[in-house]
Amino acid sequence: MQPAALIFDLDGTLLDSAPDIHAVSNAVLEQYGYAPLSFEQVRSFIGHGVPHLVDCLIKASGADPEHGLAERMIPDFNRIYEEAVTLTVPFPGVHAALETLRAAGHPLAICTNKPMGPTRSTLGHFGLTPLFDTVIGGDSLPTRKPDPAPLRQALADLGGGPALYIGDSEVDAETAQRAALPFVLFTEGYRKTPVETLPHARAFSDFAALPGIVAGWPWDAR
Ligand SMILES: O=C(O)COP(=O)(O)O
Ligand SMILES: [Mg+2]
Repeated sequence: MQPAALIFDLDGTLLDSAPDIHAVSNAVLEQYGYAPLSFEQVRSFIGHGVPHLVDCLIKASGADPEHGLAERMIPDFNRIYEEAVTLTVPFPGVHAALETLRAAGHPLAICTNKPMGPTRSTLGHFGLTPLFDTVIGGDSLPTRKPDPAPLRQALADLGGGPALYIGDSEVDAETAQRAALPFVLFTEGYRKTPVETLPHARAFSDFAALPGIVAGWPWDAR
């Protein structure tokens, strides 16, 4: 059988990037005269892309969202975000798992809500760029996840065929469902829902387990 295409989410799935996103958030808040927010607070805002995150920062700071503040903050956020790689680390075993899956013939892609600027810089920083055949970011299309269009575009770029989506969040589960792709949940990312209640076909907490899960696909219906 043709090896399934594997499409990965980025933040909270391949990369533990919340510390950088937290730092960027607080740098922008400081620039606008607002107090810093906690790591847990900012981490809970990750998953829907930058405009949503900035809206959450403004609300959590008690700022008046009526004043076009988000429109001014977003470009400043993106400028700092583009260089924000120093506090980010790949989750353990990511490199090895991706190499194994690629060697087994799986086309690999990324479908993330992170904008393409910081997506490119983090992938480059960790030497991950050559592993992926296509990358769709949060600003690649007019819509972002959970709209299924970005995931469908990633699969189309890979030439179609059978595919799995691998991600960490509620947004990813919904996106996979709407694109009618099986969803594999990485449990150590930034989800807020318990594993049992987040719809998924398979779950894993250690990237060493992923090649085995993929090799066993198609799984028995359950
Ligand atoms: O930028 C975000 O909010 C989240 O990015 P992700 O889609 O890679 O999890
Ligand atoms: Mg994610």
